[in-house]
Amino acid sequence: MVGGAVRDRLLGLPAGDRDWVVVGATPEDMAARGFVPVGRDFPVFLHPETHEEYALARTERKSGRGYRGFAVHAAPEVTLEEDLARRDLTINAIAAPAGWSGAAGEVLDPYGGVRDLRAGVLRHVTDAFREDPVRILRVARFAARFSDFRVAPETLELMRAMVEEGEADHLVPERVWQELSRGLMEDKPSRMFELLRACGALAVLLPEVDRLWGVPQRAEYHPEVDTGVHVMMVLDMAARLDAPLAVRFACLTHDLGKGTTPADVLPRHIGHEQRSGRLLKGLSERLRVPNECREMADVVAREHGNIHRSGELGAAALLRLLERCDALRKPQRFAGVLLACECDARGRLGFEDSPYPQRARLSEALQQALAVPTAEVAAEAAAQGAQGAQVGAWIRRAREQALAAWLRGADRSTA
Ligand SMILES: Nc1ccn([C@@H]2O[C@H](COP(=O)(O)OP(=O)(O)OP(=O)(O)O)[C@@H](O)[C@H]2O)c(=O)n1
Ligand SMILES: [Mg+2]
Repeated sequence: MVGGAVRDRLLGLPAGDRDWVVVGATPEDMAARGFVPVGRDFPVFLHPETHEEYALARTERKSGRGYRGFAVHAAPEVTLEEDLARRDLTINAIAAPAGWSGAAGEVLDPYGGVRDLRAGVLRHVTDAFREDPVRILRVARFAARFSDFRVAPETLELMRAMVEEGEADHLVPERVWQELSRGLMEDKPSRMFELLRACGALAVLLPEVDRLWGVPQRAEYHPEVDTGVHVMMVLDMAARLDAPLAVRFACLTHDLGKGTTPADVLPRHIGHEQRSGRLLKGLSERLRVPNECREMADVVAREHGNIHRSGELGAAALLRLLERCDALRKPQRFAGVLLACECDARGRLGFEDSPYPQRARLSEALQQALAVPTAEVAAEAAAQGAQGAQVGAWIRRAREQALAAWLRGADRSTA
């Protein structure tokens, strides 16, 4: 058994997928035992019953640039040590026998993985690390997951050298998104971006995000001042509040427009919401971001300022805000939008534990608007001779009246 299953068990974490390495066998041996081949590029098989992954021990040599340039050598002669040598991190290059008791003494660990696990170090195994540029993203993602681990200086140096040599330029969008989205879901997503920034990969993969560091915001609203720092605080707040992926992606991208604010208007960011929307579109197309994430992020980018200030709005403006967010048709998504806005407000230095009443209030406003009996209003409108779009106008008016009545009630209860 190799990889994450061994690592996580040694850490005392719950078991995930188990991966196996097979030494001394050919693909024909595997097929004869009923294993089903699944690897397109590598000799990997699924166990006929458990469906766990069994890979023939292999070495990989790089034959070209980017993700696809591998020359794979799998043969019965390849040893377990050789297979472990081509893996990414020492903590992922520990092998345990089938039927392992979990004791650290029983593992095969030629590269000091147990020592690094105990010391909390993410360290590459050998120079073979270079052969797969996705590993740059993996290290960053593991840093977000094991947030008390540090990256060995020689590993960061290697990552830097790889980026310098252009290795991050050829990553396929699907792999980038896969790793980014997984890293966003870890406990401390900011660490992933910190590392990608430190090795130069962020400027290549997400220049719109990289640009946010060094951009000031007004200190009275943003005591942390730096926009990059703020966005990282927002992301970590999203993790703290257990937000789903689409919300975390919206947190990452909500302020992209601040990166292109003209220098002469800084530290103010007039109109950044519209610029965020445009930059988000480009980024999402480039990385083929799933629609659910894009749509959530688009609403948050455009409306977060209006949502923060929604306490000042009257009934008509409140209804327009709900409509612009498409909240009446997508209440579930609107709940996510509000959560992202809370993360934005609390992702500021000194505001981490401040209340964000806008969230509960707008969610209540939406309930009020949704409670309007549209069928009854439409029937009443028709009875009065309204047709087509006029019926819609009746419904809007009824919703606005419902919001106005609710606002009056809310005023009385706070007075
Ligand atoms: N680009 C990669 C991907 C995987 N591996 C190796 O393959 C193992 C299994 O990969 P994967 O399941 O993707 O990662 P895990 O380490 O198991 O982590 P997770 O908990 O995220 O599954 C890793 O531990 C590592 O040894 C690698 O060296 N380089
Ligand atoms: Mg795994």
